[in-house]
Amino acid sequence: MLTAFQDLQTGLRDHPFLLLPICTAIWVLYAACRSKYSVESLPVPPGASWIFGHEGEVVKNAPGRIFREWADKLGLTYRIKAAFGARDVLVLCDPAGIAHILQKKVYDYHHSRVVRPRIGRLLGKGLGWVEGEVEHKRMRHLISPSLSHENMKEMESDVRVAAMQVIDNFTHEVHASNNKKWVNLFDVTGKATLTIIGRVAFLHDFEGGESEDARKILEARRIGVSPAIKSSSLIMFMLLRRFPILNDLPIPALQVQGLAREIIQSGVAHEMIRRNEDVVEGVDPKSHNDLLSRLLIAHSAGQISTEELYAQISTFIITGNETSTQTLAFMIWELARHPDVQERLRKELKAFPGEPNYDDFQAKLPYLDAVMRESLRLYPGLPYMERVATKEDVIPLREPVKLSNGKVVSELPISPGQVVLIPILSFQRMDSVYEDGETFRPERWLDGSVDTSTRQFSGWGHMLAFSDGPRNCIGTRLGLLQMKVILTYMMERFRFVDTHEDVTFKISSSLQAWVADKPELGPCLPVRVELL
Ligand code: HEM
Repeated sequence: MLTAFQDLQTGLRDHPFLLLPICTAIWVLYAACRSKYSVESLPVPPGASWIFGHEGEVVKNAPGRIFREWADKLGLTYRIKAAFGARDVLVLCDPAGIAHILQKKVYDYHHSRVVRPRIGRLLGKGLGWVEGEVEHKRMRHLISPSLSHENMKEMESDVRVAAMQVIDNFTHEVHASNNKKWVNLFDVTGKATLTIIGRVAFLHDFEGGESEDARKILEARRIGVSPAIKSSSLIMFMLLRRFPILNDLPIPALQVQGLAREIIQSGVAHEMIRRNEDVVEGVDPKSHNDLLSRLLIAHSAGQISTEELYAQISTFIITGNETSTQTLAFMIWELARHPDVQERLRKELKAFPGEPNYDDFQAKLPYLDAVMRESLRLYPGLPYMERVATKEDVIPLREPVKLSNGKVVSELPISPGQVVLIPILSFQRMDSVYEDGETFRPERWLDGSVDTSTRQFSGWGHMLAFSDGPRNCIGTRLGLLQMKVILTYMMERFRFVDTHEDVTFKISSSLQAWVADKPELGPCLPVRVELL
């Protein structure tokens, strides 16, 4: 080998003109290998910065907007330049391609090197973090029965009691404010969803969000998402794609993401476990279907480690609270901005005889359902999903794409390590799918105007708000039930009025909102509330 190299060196010294054909041959060989994977030949938006690639544009613009503009110009499948010279990112808005990844090849596409460490920090190494078919199915199998359709019916009265704890407190506050209270909706919805997940999944009373534990957890989440409005933090988040090692360093903007998990794991989780230890004494696991009991029984039988027990507790307290808090707040905010929709919803709920039960919520309140769908369409709790291919694959496309060599393809070969970004928020607002994609118009779900092409997704509402396939949201039923119960009670007692303040949106793993000239408030979605 060494001799061949020396011969080549001597040959090149004696005949330097050979350099050109050799380099050309190497380049052709390299290009042939790369061209097997077509991501490099996909359309790319103009104007990438050489430091931030296109990612600077992504964080500068309102969440989701720029991906939609690029899709309008380039089609449903394109690539963007990543920050700091990391490999180009494949942006996928094509329903067939997304369905392929989420439904068919879900275990070949892991959460990316940026996302997975963040999930570990935020939630713990539980169901949302685990990768690999065997381990994921094991965890899912353990937890699913506690969130089943049947169990949901049994939980219903607990959901009501917990929701009422918060709404009664809130009624007093509005009353004390002379019936014209300015409210940050996240405060109220956060207390309500935390109290519900505590009661139905962990047999724990968060006292309407007023207990010391509850206050600490809610404050920790507020602090955890706050770096999303600082430019320095945004640059740091961009650096993570190129230098994942930063995940292991004590960087404050990253550490605060884990505050709520730490508070739960070192505090309230101990108390929950201690108080319910007797559950495991000689019981039939089938007779205890709440989440905490299932976890404790599995732990005492040696099926899960102590580390996993704590990780699942923090995972479910935070996921049970976070996304529903955001969605519910955005929904009420839109109702305040659309008094006609609010009145129509109130009228439907008032006309319902008695109190709707779980089955009634599924089928007998169509306008409530439409409001819910429209809110989850415009404000999906998780605005982007990011996966990385672990194996070679070929992604099928519904809409063919023209490559830089002029070829039009409807299949995209992918190499391992390719990052795929699915911009849920952008996809769910595209005019090509929803006509007037940016408009809050619940009626679209009742008048048949929603494009049936979205039916490629098998998930709730044929949308991606709860994701799709084997890793879809395991808490969908509870999320929907709690939001419907809370909203029903709120419509009965309060009128929500727009404050016309300038609200801006940012992404901090979930979709967050700030009042533009009041950043000191932290995440905030303001409305004025009047008692009816
Ligand atoms: C409006 C409410 C909710 C929304 C919009 C929502 C959305 C989502 C989405 C998009 C995913 C997929 C994440 C990914 O693959 O990267 C997910 C997964 C998950 N969600 Fe939800 N969620 C909601 C409520 C809940 C609730 C109430 C719980 C707990 C009771 C929960 C627990 C989870 C868990 C544990 C996962 C990971 C599932 C897995 O990987 O197998 N979510 N959720």
